[in-house]
Amino acid sequence: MPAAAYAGKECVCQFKRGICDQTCVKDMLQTPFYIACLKLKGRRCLVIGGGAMGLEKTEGLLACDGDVTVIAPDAGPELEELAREGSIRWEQREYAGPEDLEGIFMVIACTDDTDVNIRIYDDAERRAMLVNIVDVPPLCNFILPALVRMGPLAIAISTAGASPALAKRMKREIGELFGTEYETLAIMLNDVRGWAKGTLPTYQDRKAFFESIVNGDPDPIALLRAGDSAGVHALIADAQRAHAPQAA
Ligand SMILES: C[C@@]1(CC(=O)O)c2cc3[nH]c(cc4nc(cc5[nH]c(cc(n2)[C@H]1CCC(=O)O)[C@@](C)(CC(=O)O)[C@@H]5CCC(=O)O)C(CC(=O)O)=C4CCC(=O)O)c(CCC(=O)O)c3CC(=O)O
Ligand SMILES: NC(=O)C1=CN([C@@H]2O[C@H](COP(=O)(O)OP(=O)(O)OC[C@H]3O[C@@H](n4cnc5c(N)ncnc54)[C@H](O)[C@@H]3O)[C@@H](O)[C@H]2O)C=CC1
Repeated sequence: MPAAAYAGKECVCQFKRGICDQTCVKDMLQTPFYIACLKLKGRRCLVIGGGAMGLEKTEGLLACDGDVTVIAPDAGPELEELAREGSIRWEQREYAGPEDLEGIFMVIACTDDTDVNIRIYDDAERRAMLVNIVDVPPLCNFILPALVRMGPLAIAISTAGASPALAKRMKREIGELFGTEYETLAIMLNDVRGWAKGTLPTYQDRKAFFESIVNGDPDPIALLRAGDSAGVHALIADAQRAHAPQAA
């Protein structure tokens, strides 16, 4: 939806100006968000704005191997350092227009200029590309969840913008609930995926195999909590024996 659709409504939630009529707040809770995990490696990601938010978003994209360019007339020392060491490209100038979005997979804008943010959103929507204007829900076609990351595991918590503070609290509590034993088990199960795909003929066979380990007796999570990774290897080996097709 173009930003102009909101233009007459003057809502402080949308453009940080005018009188709030709560339109965007209602829109958010009526939006069913499609949750996905994006591969950023080798893809060009653009961050517009070089303040604290620009740095935070840049670091998040770099952590996922995004190929990051920052456009901003000025940037803080950390972003300058990332540019100097070659981790990002920094174009020291203002956002110019749609040409800046050519070949870009995703743009995250965090300038302190509302008119620029609106232009970026409209230009990006015209190209049907991913755009997030930090903290301005009606100028986002994707929003960022709070994240618990442990190796290959990622638990994302979204409140559809209802309460980022609550998402942060849940992140802390969920992080306490799921410790590193889940990460270790995920890696051990990944190690046996190749065997399962090469050996077990049907989806149902592979499903039964993996579920027999994950929900196994003894419980693999309890074993890992007790430091008994050999016990989990034994559980996996037993499952392999039990599920492998009998040799003719
Ligand atoms: C819609 C969304 C769009 C987007 O930016 O993607 C959005 C919008 C807004 N955020 C606002 C406020 C705050 N945001 C945070 C923090 C985070 N905000 C994040 C995401 C999102 N924020 C998206 C929805 C996510 C969802 O709920 O599903 C997190 C999860 C992820 C991230 O940013 O990477 C990150 C936590 C990361 C972590 O720690 O793990 C804090 C707390 C803090 O700063 O410590 C506060 C103050 C407390 C509060 O308000 O709850 C405001 C009001 C601004 C104002 O009042 O001026 C708006 C706009 C509005 O409400 O209109
Ligand atoms: N700093 C924070 O903790 C939070 C900030 N915000 C909001 O996010 C936005 C950004 O926050 P900060 O990074 O702290 O702001 P900031 O003021 O430190 O940085 C703004 C950046 O935008 C750049 N910029 C301005 N006009 C531009 C243009 N035409 N083209 C390209 N870049 C341009 C500036 O050079 C600067 O690097 C603000 O709207 C702020 O209200 C929201 C939540 C928290």
